[in-house]
Amino acid sequence: MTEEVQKLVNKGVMLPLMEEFYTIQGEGFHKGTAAYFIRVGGCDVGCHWCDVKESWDAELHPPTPIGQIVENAAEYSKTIVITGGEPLTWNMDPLTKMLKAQGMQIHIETSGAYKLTGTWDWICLSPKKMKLPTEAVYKVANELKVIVFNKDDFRFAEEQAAKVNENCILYLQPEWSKREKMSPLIVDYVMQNPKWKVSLQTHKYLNIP
Ligand SMILES: C[S@@+](CC[C@H](N)C(=O)[O-])C[C@H]1O[C@@H](n2cnc3c(N)ncnc32)[C@H](O)[C@@H]1O
Ligand SMILES: Nc1nc2[nH]cc(C(=O)O)c2c(=O)[nH]1
Ligand code: SF4
Ligand SMILES: [Mg+2]
Repeated sequence: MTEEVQKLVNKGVMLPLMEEFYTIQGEGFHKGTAAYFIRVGGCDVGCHWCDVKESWDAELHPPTPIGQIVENAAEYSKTIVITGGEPLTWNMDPLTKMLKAQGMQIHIETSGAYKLTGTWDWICLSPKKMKLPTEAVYKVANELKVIVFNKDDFRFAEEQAAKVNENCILYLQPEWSKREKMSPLIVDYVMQNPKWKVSLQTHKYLNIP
């Protein structure tokens, strides 16, 4: 990457783009809704069960002008999901400003581990034990989606729920490889603690991206 490109990436005017695809939001509050996904490369949170490890190394994904990203998105949908990698690795102000100017509804999937930038219509916060969210993101998250890999994640979920704002919707989502073991425990937990709801990765059951 040239120094010039690196500068533009640092400003969020170019972003390492891994993939873009039009699909159905599979998870959380907006599951079932058609949306255009923009997957930005780069993440150093390091979840051992991450289902997109190919996203981690930003250098593997071409720095792409945000104008080009927005132009592609506009052809498909008014609902845009920015995911990654960890999108908050980068300054999301320029991209979200440009999407908003096109009248888009913009959602983010984030661990919240880095500074909250960008203007969002919906924030899905999926906190990770290794790198906890910033205080700022707890205040504005619209949904909290805790991944349940083992029993300790119920404790972690309650700890995180105590930190979010009172309007935040609470979800427990089984880690995909542990779904057979953890889903029944999640079902029992939600019946015992009905402030929580179940979230499944429904796109994986539907065999869509
Ligand atoms: C790949 S991450 C990218 C966005 C951001 N880095 C984050 O973790 O929120 C998108 C969503 O998938 C969830 N996820 C990742 N791997 C998963 C797995 N193996 N099983 C269930 N959910 C998973 C994450 O917790 C997050 O909610
Ligand atoms: N269909 C679909 N829904 C999703 N919701 C969150 C996803 C993500 O990887 O951020 C995702 C994804 O990868 N595909
Ligand atoms: S924070 Fe998100 S992208 Fe990063 S390793 Fe964890 S699940 Fe994967
Ligand atoms: Mg995914």
